Amino acid sequence: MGSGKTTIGRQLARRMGRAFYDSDHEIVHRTGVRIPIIFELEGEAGFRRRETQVIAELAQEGGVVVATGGGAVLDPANRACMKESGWVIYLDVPTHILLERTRHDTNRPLLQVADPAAKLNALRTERDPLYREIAGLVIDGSRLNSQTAVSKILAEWEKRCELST
Ligand SMILES: Nc1ncnc2c1ncn2[C@@H]1O[C@H](COP(=O)(O)OP(=O)(O)OP(=O)(O)O)[C@@H](O)[C@H]1O
Ligand SMILES: O=C(O)C1=C[C@@H](O)[C@@H](O)[C@H](O)C1
Ligand SMILES: [Mg+2]
Repeated sequence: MGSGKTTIGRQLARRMGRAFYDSDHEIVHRTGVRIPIIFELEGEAGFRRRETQVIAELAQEGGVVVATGGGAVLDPANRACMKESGWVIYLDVPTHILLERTRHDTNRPLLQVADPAAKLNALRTERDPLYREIAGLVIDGSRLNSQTAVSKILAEWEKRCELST
C-alpha cells in the first residue's frame, strides 16, 4: 500500500501510449462510493469480491497498463489471472517510506489503526513472497522517484520485447 502502483502505472501507460486502469478506481466508479464506505458496508471480504471481479475483467483487455489495489495479490485466483494475462511488476518499497506516503491519507481503511507502521509491516511480511511469486520484474522503489522508476520499467520492457523477437 502506497508503493506507487497508481502513480507509476499512470505515467507508464502515458509513456507507452496505452490505456491505464486502476482496479480501485474501477470499483469506486462502479459503486459510486469511496473505498472506506465499501469496507464499512460490506467488510473487507465484500471489497475483495469486487476486486476479483474487476481484475478478471481487466485481464481480458489486451495491451493496457493496470494498477491493482495493494491487497489483490492475496487471492490465488487474482495471482493466477495477473500472471497469465500480463507482465507483473512488483514495486518493492520499505515500510518506513510506505508509512510516510500514506500517513495523511484516510482513504486506506486498513491503515486507520492505532499503529499503522506495525500494520504496514505485517502486510508487507505477508504479501512480499506473493508478489515475488508472480513478478516478472521487481523494482527497488526505495530510492527512485516515479519518473526514474518508469524509465527503468520501460528499459526492461524493451529488453523483454527484443528477447521475444
Ligand atoms: N516513486 C515515488 N517517489 C515518491 N513518492 C511517490 C512515488 N510513487 C508514489 N508516490 C507518492 O506516494 C503516495 C502513494 O502513491 P500511490 O497512490 O501511487 O500508491 P499505490 O501503490 O497506488 O497505493 P494503493 O496500494 O493504496 O493503491 C502518493 O502521494 C504518491 O504521490
Ligand atoms: O493494500 C490493501 O489491502 C489495499 C490497498 C488499496 O489499494 C485499496 O485496494 C484498499 O484500501 C486495500
Ligand atoms: Mg493505488
